[in-house]
Amino acid sequence: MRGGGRNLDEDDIRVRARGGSRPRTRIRPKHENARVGMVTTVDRGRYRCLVEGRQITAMKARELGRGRIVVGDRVALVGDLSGVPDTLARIVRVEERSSVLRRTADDTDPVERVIVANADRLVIVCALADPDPQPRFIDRCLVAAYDAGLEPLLCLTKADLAGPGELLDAYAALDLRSVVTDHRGDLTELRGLLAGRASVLIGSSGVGKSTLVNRLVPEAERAVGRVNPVTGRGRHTSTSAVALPLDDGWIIDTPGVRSFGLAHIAPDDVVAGFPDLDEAVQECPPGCPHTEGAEGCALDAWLADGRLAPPRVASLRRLLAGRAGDEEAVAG
Ligand SMILES: Nc1nc2c(ncn2[C@@H]2O[C@H](COP(=O)(O)OP(=O)(O)OP(=O)(O)O)[C@@H](O)[C@H]2O)c(=O)[nH]1
Ligand SMILES: [Zn+2]
Repeated sequence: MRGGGRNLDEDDIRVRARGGSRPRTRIRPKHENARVGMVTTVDRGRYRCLVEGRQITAMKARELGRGRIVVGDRVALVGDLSGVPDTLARIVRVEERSSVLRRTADDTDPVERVIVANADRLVIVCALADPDPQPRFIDRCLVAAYDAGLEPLLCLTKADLAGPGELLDAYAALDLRSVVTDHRGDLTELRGLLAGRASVLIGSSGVGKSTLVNRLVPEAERAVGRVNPVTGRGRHTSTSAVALPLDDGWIIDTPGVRSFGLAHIAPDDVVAGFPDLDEAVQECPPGCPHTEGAEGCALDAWLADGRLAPPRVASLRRLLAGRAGDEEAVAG
Protein backbone atom coordinates (compact mmCIF):
# COMPACT_ATOMS: atom_id res chain seq x y z
CA MET A 1 0.00 0.00 0.00
CA ARG A 2 2.90 2.32 0.64
CA GLY A 3 3.10 4.82 -2.20
CA GLY A 4 -0.14 3.48 -3.60
CA GLY A 5 -1.66 6.96 -3.67
CA ARG A 6 -4.96 6.40 -1.96
CA ASN A 7 -3.57 5.28 1.35
CA LEU A 8 -0.86 7.86 1.74
CA ASP A 9 -0.69 9.59 5.07
CA GLU A 10 1.64 12.14 6.63
CA ASP A 11 4.12 9.46 7.57
CA ASP A 12 4.56 8.27 4.03
CA ILE A 13 5.12 11.79 2.81
CA ARG A 14 7.71 12.46 5.48
CA VAL A 15 9.58 9.32 4.52
CA ARG A 16 9.72 10.34 0.94
CA ALA A 17 10.64 13.99 1.59
CA ARG A 18 13.64 12.99 3.68
CA GLY A 19 14.40 10.00 1.53
CA GLY A 20 17.97 10.04 0.35
CA SER A 21 20.58 7.67 1.62
CA ARG A 22 19.49 7.45 5.23
CA PRO A 23 18.77 3.88 6.27
CA ARG A 24 15.08 3.15 6.19
CA THR A 25 14.97 1.81 9.70
CA ARG A 26 16.09 5.11 11.19
CA ILE A 27 13.33 7.08 9.56
CA ARG A 28 10.60 4.51 10.06
CA PRO A 29 7.50 6.49 10.95
CA LYS A 30 6.51 6.34 14.59
CA HIS A 31 2.82 6.85 13.88
CA GLU A 32 2.41 9.43 16.60
CA ASN A 33 -1.10 10.14 15.37
CA ALA A 34 -2.21 6.54 15.61
CA ARG A 35 -5.32 5.75 17.62
CA VAL A 36 -5.58 2.66 19.75
CA GLY A 37 -8.55 0.34 19.32
CA MET A 38 -9.53 -3.22 20.04
CA VAL A 39 -9.91 -5.98 17.48
CA THR A 40 -13.46 -7.37 17.67
CA THR A 41 -13.44 -9.84 14.75
CA VAL A 42 -10.99 -11.14 12.22
CA ASP A 43 -12.14 -12.37 8.86
CA ARG A 44 -9.68 -13.35 6.18
CA GLY A 45 -7.22 -10.53 6.51
CA ARG A 46 -9.74 -7.88 7.48
CA TYR A 47 -9.88 -6.70 11.08
CA ARG A 48 -12.92 -5.09 12.63
CA CYS A 49 -11.79 -2.75 15.37
CA LEU A 50 -13.61 -0.63 17.90
CA VAL A 51 -11.88 2.75 18.05
CA GLU A 52 -13.27 5.57 20.15
CA GLY A 53 -16.77 4.16 19.85
CA ARG A 54 -16.61 3.57 16.10
CA GLN A 55 -16.41 0.20 14.35
CA ILE A 56 -13.87 0.43 11.59
CA THR A 57 -12.31 -2.06 9.21
CA ALA A 58 -8.57 -2.32 8.92
CA MET A 59 -5.81 -4.26 7.28
CA LYS A 60 -2.43 -5.09 8.71
CA ALA A 61 0.44 -2.83 7.65
CA ARG A 62 3.09 -4.74 5.78
CA GLU A 63 5.74 -3.58 8.25
CA LEU A 64 4.13 -5.83 10.88
CA GLY A 65 5.25 -8.95 9.06
CA ARG A 66 3.64 -12.31 9.63
CA GLY A 67 2.70 -12.11 13.29
CA ARG A 68 -0.97 -12.84 13.85
CA ILE A 69 -3.39 -10.28 15.16
CA VAL A 70 -6.33 -11.78 17.02
CA VAL A 71 -9.59 -10.77 18.65
CA GLY A 72 -8.91 -8.87 21.85
CA ASP A 73 -5.66 -7.41 20.60
CA ARG A 74 -5.17 -3.72 21.25
CA VAL A 75 -3.82 -2.17 18.10
CA ALA A 76 -2.63 1.23 16.90
CA LEU A 77 -4.37 2.38 13.73
CA VAL A 78 -3.66 5.05 11.14
CA GLY A 79 -5.29 6.12 7.90
CA ASP A 80 -9.02 6.49 7.44
CA LEU A 81 -10.60 6.00 10.85
CA SER A 82 -14.01 7.36 9.88
CA GLY A 83 -15.68 3.97 9.86
CA VAL A 84 -17.51 4.98 6.68
CA PRO A 85 -18.32 1.96 4.44
CA ASP A 86 -15.56 1.05 2.01
CA THR A 87 -12.83 2.78 3.99
CA LEU A 88 -9.89 0.83 5.26
CA ALA A 89 -7.56 1.79 8.10
CA ARG A 90 -4.15 0.33 8.72
CA ILE A 91 -2.91 -1.45 11.84
CA VAL A 92 0.65 -0.32 12.48
CA ARG A 93 1.29 -1.72 15.94
CA VAL A 94 0.06 -4.43 18.27
CA GLU A 95 0.24 -3.57 21.96
CA GLU A 96 1.73 -6.05 24.40
CA ARG A 97 -0.74 -8.75 25.39
CA SER A 98 -1.72 -9.41 28.99
CA SER A 99 -2.85 -12.95 28.17
CA VAL A 100 -3.20 -15.33 25.24
CA LEU A 101 -5.69 -18.16 25.02
CA ARG A 102 -4.43 -20.87 22.69
CA ARG A 103 -5.64 -24.12 21.29
CA THR A 104 -4.65 -26.75 18.80
CA ALA A 105 -7.02 -28.53 16.41
CA ASP A 106 -6.61 -31.73 18.36
CA ASP A 107 -4.37 -33.05 21.10
CA THR A 108 -1.58 -34.13 18.78
CA ASP A 109 -1.61 -31.24 16.29
CA PRO A 110 1.71 -29.39 16.45
CA VAL A 111 0.18 -26.14 15.20
CA GLU A 112 -1.09 -23.96 18.01
CA ARG A 113 -3.31 -20.99 17.42
CA VAL A 114 -3.99 -18.00 19.59
CA ILE A 115 -7.76 -17.59 19.72
CA VAL A 116 -8.08 -14.51 21.90
CA ALA A 117 -5.70 -11.98 23.42
CA ASN A 118 -6.05 -9.95 26.62
CA ALA A 119 -8.99 -11.88 28.08
CA ASP A 120 -9.07 -12.35 31.82
CA ARG A 121 -11.83 -14.93 32.18
CA LEU A 122 -12.90 -18.16 30.50
CA VAL A 123 -16.61 -18.90 30.84
CA ILE A 124 -17.11 -22.61 30.32
CA VAL A 125 -20.70 -23.03 29.17
CA CYS A 126 -22.08 -26.48 29.93
CA ALA A 127 -25.67 -27.73 29.77
CA LEU A 128 -27.08 -29.63 32.74
CA ALA A 129 -29.11 -31.75 30.28
CA ASP A 130 -29.73 -32.01 26.53
CA PRO A 131 -26.84 -32.52 25.88
CA ASP A 132 -25.70 -34.17 29.10
CA PRO A 133 -22.86 -32.46 30.96
CA GLN A 134 -19.43 -33.24 29.60
CA PRO A 135 -16.95 -33.13 32.46
CA ARG A 136 -14.11 -34.01 30.13
CA PHE A 137 -14.80 -30.91 28.07
CA ILE A 138 -14.88 -28.86 31.26
CA ASP A 139 -11.55 -30.34 32.38
CA ARG A 140 -9.99 -29.60 29.03
CA CYS A 141 -11.12 -25.97 29.27
CA LEU A 142 -9.85 -25.69 32.83
CA VAL A 143 -6.40 -26.81 31.73
CA ALA A 144 -6.41 -24.19 28.97
CA ALA A 145 -7.69 -21.48 31.31
CA TYR A 146 -5.13 -22.08 34.05
CA ASP A 147 -2.38 -22.31 31.45
CA ALA A 148 -3.38 -18.98 29.91
CA GLY A 149 -3.83 -17.30 33.29
CA LEU A 150 -7.57 -16.81 32.77
CA GLU A 151 -9.92 -17.22 35.68
CA PRO A 152 -12.41 -19.98 34.86
CA LEU A 153 -16.12 -19.61 35.49
CA LEU A 154 -18.44 -22.56 35.09
CA CYS A 155 -21.76 -21.50 33.56
CA LEU A 156 -24.34 -24.27 33.85
CA THR A 157 -27.27 -23.80 31.47
CA LYS A 158 -30.69 -25.46 31.07
CA ALA A 159 -31.29 -25.60 34.80
CA ASP A 160 -34.99 -25.97 33.96
CA LEU A 161 -34.18 -29.50 32.74
CA ALA A 162 -31.87 -30.77 35.49
CA GLY A 163 -30.30 -29.64 38.74
CA PRO A 164 -26.62 -28.76 39.13
CA GLY A 165 -25.99 -30.78 42.31
CA GLU A 166 -24.16 -33.75 40.89
CA LEU A 167 -21.94 -31.75 38.59
CA LEU A 168 -21.07 -29.19 41.25
CA ASP A 169 -20.19 -32.01 43.65
CA ALA A 170 -17.64 -33.29 41.15
CA TYR A 171 -15.87 -29.93 41.24
CA ALA A 172 -16.36 -29.15 44.91
CA ALA A 173 -12.68 -29.78 45.65
CA LEU A 174 -11.68 -27.08 43.19
CA ASP A 175 -11.81 -23.40 43.90
CA LEU A 176 -14.08 -22.97 40.89
CA ARG A 177 -16.70 -20.30 40.60
CA SER A 178 -19.99 -21.31 39.03
CA VAL A 179 -23.30 -19.82 38.01
CA VAL A 180 -26.51 -21.62 37.08
CA THR A 181 -28.82 -20.28 34.36
CA ASP A 182 -31.81 -21.19 32.25
CA HIS A 183 -33.23 -19.49 29.19
CA ARG A 184 -36.01 -17.73 31.05
CA GLY A 185 -34.37 -17.03 34.38
CA ASP A 186 -32.71 -13.94 35.65
CA LEU A 187 -29.16 -13.24 34.46
CA THR A 188 -28.24 -10.65 37.10
CA GLU A 189 -25.70 -12.88 38.82
CA LEU A 190 -23.94 -13.78 35.58
CA ARG A 191 -23.95 -10.16 34.41
CA GLY A 192 -22.42 -9.12 37.69
CA LEU A 193 -19.62 -11.64 37.22
CA LEU A 194 -18.97 -10.49 33.66
CA ALA A 195 -19.05 -6.74 34.27
CA GLY A 196 -15.78 -4.96 33.67
CA ARG A 197 -14.00 -8.10 32.50
CA ALA A 198 -13.03 -9.56 29.15
CA SER A 199 -14.68 -12.97 29.21
CA VAL A 200 -14.30 -15.66 26.58
CA LEU A 201 -17.35 -17.94 26.28
CA ILE A 202 -16.64 -21.48 25.24
CA GLY A 203 -19.00 -24.41 24.94
CA SER A 204 -19.76 -27.37 22.75
CA SER A 205 -22.64 -27.41 20.31
CA GLY A 206 -26.17 -27.14 21.64
CA VAL A 207 -25.39 -26.12 25.21
CA GLY A 208 -27.20 -22.80 24.79
CA LYS A 209 -24.27 -20.48 24.32
CA SER A 210 -25.89 -18.49 21.50
CA THR A 211 -29.09 -18.21 23.51
CA LEU A 212 -27.05 -16.80 26.38
CA VAL A 213 -25.09 -14.36 24.21
CA ASN A 214 -28.26 -13.08 22.55
CA ARG A 215 -29.86 -12.50 25.92
CA LEU A 216 -26.82 -10.72 27.32
CA VAL A 217 -26.24 -8.61 24.22
CA PRO A 218 -29.56 -8.46 22.32
CA GLU A 219 -28.06 -6.25 19.63
CA ALA A 220 -25.29 -8.80 19.02
CA GLU A 221 -27.18 -10.76 16.43
CA ARG A 222 -27.58 -7.67 14.31
CA ALA A 223 -23.99 -6.63 14.81
CA VAL A 224 -22.66 -10.05 13.86
CA GLY A 225 -25.18 -10.55 11.09
CA ARG A 226 -24.49 -7.27 9.32
CA VAL A 227 -22.74 -7.77 6.03
CA ASN A 228 -19.20 -6.52 6.15
CA PRO A 229 -18.94 -3.48 3.87
CA VAL A 230 -15.42 -4.31 2.80
CA THR A 231 -15.50 -8.05 2.32
CA GLY A 232 -19.18 -8.27 1.33
CA ARG A 233 -19.46 -11.29 3.53
CA GLY A 234 -22.11 -11.79 6.14
CA ARG A 235 -22.32 -14.06 9.14
CA HIS A 236 -21.42 -17.73 9.21
CA THR A 237 -17.94 -16.99 8.00
CA SER A 238 -14.80 -18.61 9.24
CA THR A 239 -14.50 -16.24 12.22
CA SER A 240 -13.63 -18.13 15.35
CA ALA A 241 -14.19 -15.34 17.85
CA VAL A 242 -16.30 -12.19 18.15
CA ALA A 243 -15.94 -9.59 20.90
CA LEU A 244 -19.13 -7.85 22.01
CA PRO A 245 -19.19 -4.92 24.43
CA LEU A 246 -21.11 -5.55 27.64
CA ASP A 247 -21.33 -3.42 30.79
CA ASP A 248 -17.84 -1.86 30.55
CA GLY A 249 -16.45 -5.25 29.68
CA TRP A 250 -16.41 -7.65 26.78
CA ILE A 251 -17.87 -11.01 26.11
CA ILE A 252 -16.03 -12.88 23.45
CA ASP A 253 -18.07 -15.58 21.75
CA THR A 254 -16.26 -18.39 20.00
CA PRO A 255 -18.71 -19.72 17.39
CA GLY A 256 -15.98 -21.16 15.19
CA VAL A 257 -14.17 -23.07 17.93
CA ARG A 258 -15.31 -26.65 17.54
CA SER A 259 -12.54 -28.42 19.34
CA PHE A 260 -10.07 -27.47 21.96
CA GLY A 261 -6.86 -29.40 21.53
CA LEU A 262 -4.16 -29.14 24.18
CA ALA A 263 -1.10 -30.37 22.32
CA HIS A 264 0.70 -27.11 23.16
CA ILE A 265 0.45 -27.65 26.89
CA ALA A 266 3.24 -29.53 28.66
CA PRO A 267 2.17 -32.58 30.74
CA ASP A 268 2.98 -30.81 34.01
CA ASP A 269 0.71 -27.95 33.02
CA VAL A 270 -2.05 -30.40 32.14
CA VAL A 271 -1.71 -31.77 35.67
CA ALA A 272 -1.86 -28.20 37.00
CA GLY A 273 -5.38 -28.04 35.56
CA PHE A 274 -6.38 -30.56 38.22
CA PRO A 275 -5.49 -28.76 41.45
CA ASP A 276 -7.50 -31.27 43.49
CA LEU A 277 -5.00 -33.98 42.45
CA ASP A 278 -1.95 -31.90 43.22
CA GLU A 279 -1.31 -33.25 46.69
CA ALA A 280 -1.33 -36.81 45.40
CA VAL A 281 1.02 -36.27 42.46
CA GLN A 282 3.53 -34.68 44.84
CA GLU A 283 4.12 -38.24 46.06
CA CYS A 284 4.80 -39.62 42.57
CA PRO A 285 8.31 -40.72 41.57
CA PRO A 286 10.26 -38.10 39.58
CA GLY A 287 9.18 -37.96 35.95
CA CYS A 288 6.01 -39.96 36.59
CA PRO A 289 3.75 -39.73 33.53
CA HIS A 290 0.68 -40.29 35.77
CA THR A 291 -0.88 -42.42 33.06
CA GLU A 292 -2.76 -45.70 33.57
CA GLY A 293 -0.34 -48.33 34.84
CA ALA A 294 2.57 -45.91 35.35
CA GLU A 295 4.85 -47.52 37.90
CA GLY A 296 4.53 -46.08 41.37
CA CYS A 297 2.07 -43.38 40.34
CA ALA A 298 0.67 -42.10 43.61
CA LEU A 299 -2.72 -41.51 42.02
CA ASP A 300 -3.30 -45.28 42.24
CA ALA A 301 -2.58 -45.43 45.96
CA TRP A 302 -4.79 -42.41 46.63
CA LEU A 303 -7.56 -43.95 44.51
CA ALA A 304 -7.26 -47.30 46.29
CA ASP A 305 -7.89 -45.83 49.73
CA GLY A 306 -10.67 -43.55 48.51
CA ARG A 307 -8.90 -40.24 48.88
CA LEU A 308 -9.59 -39.24 45.26
CA ALA A 309 -12.70 -39.32 43.09
CA PRO A 310 -12.23 -41.90 40.32
CA PRO A 311 -13.77 -39.72 37.57
CA ARG A 312 -11.26 -36.94 38.24
CA VAL A 313 -8.28 -39.26 37.95
CA ALA A 314 -9.77 -40.91 34.85
CA SER A 315 -10.28 -37.51 33.24
CA LEU A 316 -6.67 -36.43 33.85
CA ARG A 317 -5.34 -39.73 32.57
CA ARG A 318 -7.46 -39.54 29.46
CA LEU A 319 -6.15 -36.08 28.67
CA LEU A 320 -2.55 -37.17 29.20
CA ALA A 321 -3.05 -40.28 27.06
CA GLY A 322 -4.71 -38.24 24.32
CA ARG A 323 -1.72 -35.96 24.09
CA ALA A 324 0.46 -39.01 23.63
CA GLY A 325 -1.54 -39.84 20.50
CA ASP A 326 -3.87 -42.47 21.90
CA GLU A 327 -6.71 -42.31 19.33
CA GLU A 328 -9.38 -43.57 21.64
CA ALA A 329 -8.55 -40.96 24.23
CA VAL A 330 -8.43 -38.18 21.65
CA ALA A 331 -12.00 -38.96 20.68
CA GLY A 332 -13.04 -38.17 24.24
N1 LIG B 1 -34.71 -26.16 28.10
C1 LIG B 1 -33.79 -25.26 27.75
N2 LIG B 1 -33.40 -25.16 26.47
C2 LIG B 1 -32.49 -24.23 26.16
C3 LIG B 1 -31.91 -23.37 27.12
N3 LIG B 1 -30.99 -22.57 26.51
C4 LIG B 1 -31.00 -22.93 25.21
N4 LIG B 1 -31.90 -23.91 24.99
C5 LIG B 1 -32.18 -24.59 23.71
O1 LIG B 1 -31.06 -25.40 23.36
C6 LIG B 1 -30.87 -25.40 21.95
C7 LIG B 1 -29.46 -24.98 21.62
O2 LIG B 1 -29.28 -23.63 22.00
P1 LIG B 1 -28.19 -22.68 21.30
O3 LIG B 1 -28.23 -21.39 22.04
O4 LIG B 1 -28.38 -22.64 19.85
O5 LIG B 1 -26.89 -23.50 21.64
P2 LIG B 1 -25.40 -23.22 21.21
O6 LIG B 1 -24.58 -23.59 22.36
O7 LIG B 1 -25.24 -21.84 20.71
O8 LIG B 1 -25.19 -24.27 20.06
P3 LIG B 1 -24.50 -24.05 18.65
O9 LIG B 1 -25.32 -23.02 17.94
O10 LIG B 1 -24.56 -25.41 18.03
O11 LIG B 1 -23.11 -23.60 18.94
C8 LIG B 1 -31.93 -24.47 21.38
O12 LIG B 1 -33.01 -25.24 20.93
C9 LIG B 1 -32.33 -23.62 22.57
O13 LIG B 1 -33.65 -23.15 22.47
C10 LIG B 1 -32.37 -23.50 28.48
O14 LIG B 1 -31.93 -22.80 29.40
N5 LIG B 1 -33.30 -24.45 28.72
ZN1 LIG C 1 1.98 -40.11 38.91
